[in-house]
Amino acid sequence: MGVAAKIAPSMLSSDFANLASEAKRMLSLGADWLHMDIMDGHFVPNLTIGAPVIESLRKHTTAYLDCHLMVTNPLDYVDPMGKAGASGFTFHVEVSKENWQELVQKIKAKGMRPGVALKPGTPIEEVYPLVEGEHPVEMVLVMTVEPGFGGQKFMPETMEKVRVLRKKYPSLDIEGITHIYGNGQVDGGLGPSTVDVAASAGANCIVAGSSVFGASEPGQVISLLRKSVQGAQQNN
Ligand SMILES: O=C(CO)[C@H](O)[C@H](O)COP(=O)(O)O
Ligand SMILES: [Fe+2]
Repeated sequence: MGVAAKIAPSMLSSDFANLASEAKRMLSLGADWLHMDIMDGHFVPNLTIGAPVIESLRKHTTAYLDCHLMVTNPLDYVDPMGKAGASGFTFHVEVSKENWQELVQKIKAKGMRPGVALKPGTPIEEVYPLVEGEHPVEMVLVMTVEPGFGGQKFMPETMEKVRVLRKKYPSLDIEGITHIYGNGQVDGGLGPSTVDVAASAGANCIVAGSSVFGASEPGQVISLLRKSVQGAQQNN
């Protein structure tokens, strides 16, 4: 058996005006985690939510809030996100080369689970010291799209990084973003769906925003994602 599958709908594609009910809907349909995309309008050319919204959502759910920080200064976010009730704090390696050790220790001290994300163009070797450090990160988010926006095309060339990582770290949580639907259409007939590609490469945490929220039956999508991860693990 592999590392437990975690299906994390990205709330970026939800109706932000009804975030609490959207979150409860996803959990009732079988989501394990809620993926929260924090963007600062600087590291990425888009602005979303921050600690105040996490704090508001936390009042409505005890669920694991898997926070992905697409920000230039993640250290500034550790205290506010910890107070707000974030569960996971995933920062980008591209902006944390100098201070990741301090960052990881502070994230843990605030009771959050540290993770590191890398953009499609960033070599996988850059996260090795963070996984092997004295205070290691507990998850690696391999970006399969350029950070900043939901609904982009999956980049299959990023899968080699997932494969290398899974081989090197058999029990690490590896997160990938996938789409099994494109523009509301089943992505079948053209070869294996992107979630199967990611799952067979070794991803066990699956983030999906537009494909879940854009589906007429989001619960079916969530269970398909889970089956894909579990099926790939059985074949390994
Ligand atoms: O980090 C992200 C974008 O920067 C999102 O989490 C991700 O793109 C999920 O949305 P979708 O499945 O629509 O791509
Ligand atoms: Fe994300």
